[in-house]
Amino acid sequence: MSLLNLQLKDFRNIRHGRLVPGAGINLLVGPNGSGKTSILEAIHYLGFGRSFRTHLSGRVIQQGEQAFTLFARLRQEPDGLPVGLSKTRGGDTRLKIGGRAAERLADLAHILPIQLIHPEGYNLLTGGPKLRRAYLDWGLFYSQPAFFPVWGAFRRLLKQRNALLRQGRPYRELEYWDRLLVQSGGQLSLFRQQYADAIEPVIAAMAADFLPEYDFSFDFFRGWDRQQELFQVLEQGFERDLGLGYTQAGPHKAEIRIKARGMPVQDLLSRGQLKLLVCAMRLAQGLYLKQQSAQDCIFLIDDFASELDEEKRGLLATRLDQLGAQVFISAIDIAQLGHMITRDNSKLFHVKQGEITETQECE
Ligand SMILES: Nc1ncnc2c1ncn2[C@@H]1O[C@H](COP(=O)(O)OP(=O)(O)OP(=O)(O)O)[C@@H](O)[C@H]1O
Repeated sequence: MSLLNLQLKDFRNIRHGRLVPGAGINLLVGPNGSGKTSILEAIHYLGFGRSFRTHLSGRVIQQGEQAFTLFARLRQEPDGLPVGLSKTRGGDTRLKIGGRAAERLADLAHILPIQLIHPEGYNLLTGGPKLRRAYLDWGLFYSQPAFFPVWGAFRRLLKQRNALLRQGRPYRELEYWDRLLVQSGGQLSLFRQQYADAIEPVIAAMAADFLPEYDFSFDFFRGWDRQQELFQVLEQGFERDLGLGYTQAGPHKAEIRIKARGMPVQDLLSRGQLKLLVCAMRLAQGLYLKQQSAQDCIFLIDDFASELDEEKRGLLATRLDQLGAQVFISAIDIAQLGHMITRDNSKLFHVKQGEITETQECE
């Protein structure tokens, strides 16, 4: 998927912004605080229904205004698919897809897969398992339509079980729910295991490009003891779960453990190397989605390319080019990004005090 155009209204410092991006690399260049990241954030909002900088939607609404509105036309035959999202300070969300009101942000997320590469992105490796679970789950969400209902059912059942635990209910009252939880948890875990098996070689190949000095190993942990069935784990762990008021083991504890030279990567690699590995993981997810379901991800790259050395920047540009993805890159200085402009469908936008101007076609 790619954007044919994008309009922003009262989003951060952008009162009225419009851009018609190219199908390839789009460079957003401007001084600090001009609004470059806000444009990436707006595209991210359309794809995920939330910002990557704050979980408070009020923060992205322009100060003094009551709501932000985003419109985009997505590339789809015959003449594009219009989508719109607006959110008020009160939290009311309005979503339109193809001119019709839509209820679920997930419906837009399905048709607008996005990969974000940004300076704090190395959290994917240094942060908690939740982030790596989310990596797997988003990959599945985009590539397997049957995954989302299973994921939703598991979350509801787990919430229900934890509520019963907090109320101190006896095991017999949980048994029925545990059966359902085991059923959806088993399906969820199978989805993740299959996805992890499939994506790992793609990540490994991509990582070999960016970090050829390491061999990475990936170990998917499903969230409970390998020797035991989930039902047994829930039954045997009941007393402890009751004491804690939550379920200790299960698919909600799943994780991918990544190692190199026998050590967890977060303990071995430098900050820059962690960023490169995350970059490889995002590219791998985009490539896998393209191979599996002929869908293109939009890549949002915030202030990142400027942190790479020339060789790695060139490599990133080549891989993005091979993917044929639409890319939005923010940078302060165009001089650092010469290597990123590789396709004749690249465009350059200048951003200044919330104003967006297309300055020239990049050859
Ligand atoms: N809700 C808001 N209303 C109005 N302005 C805001 C709001 N939130 C942030 N801003 C302002 O928007 C401006 C743009 O921020 P943004 O992060 O997009 O800049 P940037 O061009 O990416 O900068 P940098 O290169 O420093 O990362 C900042 O000056 C910020 O103070």
